[in-house]
Amino acid sequence: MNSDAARRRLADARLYLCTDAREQRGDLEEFLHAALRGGVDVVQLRDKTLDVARELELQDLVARVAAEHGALWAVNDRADVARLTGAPAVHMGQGDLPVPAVRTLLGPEPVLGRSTHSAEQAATADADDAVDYFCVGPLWTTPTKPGRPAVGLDLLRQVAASDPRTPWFAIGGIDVERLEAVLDAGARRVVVVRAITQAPDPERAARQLRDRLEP
Ligand SMILES: Cc1ncc(COP(=O)(O)OP(=O)(O)O)c(N)n1
Ligand SMILES: Cc1ncsc1CCOP(=O)(O)O
Ligand SMILES: [Mg+2]
Repeated sequence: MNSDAARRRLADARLYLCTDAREQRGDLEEFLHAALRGGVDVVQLRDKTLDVARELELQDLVARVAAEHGALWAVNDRADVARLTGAPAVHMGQGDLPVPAVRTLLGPEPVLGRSTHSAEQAATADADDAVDYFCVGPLWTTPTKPGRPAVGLDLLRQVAASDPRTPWFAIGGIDVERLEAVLDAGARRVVVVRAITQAPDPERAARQLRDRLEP
């Protein structure tokens, strides 16, 4: 996927999945196919337990499966892995490489996403031409990101009211029951982990979320 296609895919994206490698279950490929059939638009392998050689192997698998479904895929945290795999997107948190450093290493092509946890960080990300999307959260405390305090729906309302020019996603503790409140607060795009990774039927779980998001 070239960078224009990646940015077009991002513009349409509503449902973003971060998944662990499912090494204990050994079903990453099958799981990804199911989630993507269910309507996931963007997929990211987010697994802090992987050594870099295994991550490189698995990123190739993610790239191949995402391509079969026309989905965008993103590397988390590591510009070296993004460079080596030619990833169309990369995600960096506030504690990861700063945006100019990512662009120095990777150039203008990859879609670059940024985590934000306050109105100031969201405004900074929105004003930065080098940032393609940003995420706001965690809305609720979540075992998937221990130690990171909840920002709450009020921050989401505040960000939505600022009418960002940059695509942005809500993240953290979102599931199908909470989705309505997230949409009411003004988000149009969401990132989930457990709502799909821990679902007994990942395809159905993804579809339930995607059907409630705008086309
Ligand atoms: C799409 C997306 N949004 C947010 C994050 C979180 O990034 P970060 O704050 O750097 O935390 P870690 O994921 O690195 O633990 C993300 N990875 N992806
Ligand atoms: C990576 C990350 N960053 C903020 S919240 C979060 C994890 C969200 O996981 P879940 O959807 O399982 O609550
Ligand atoms: Mg990070």
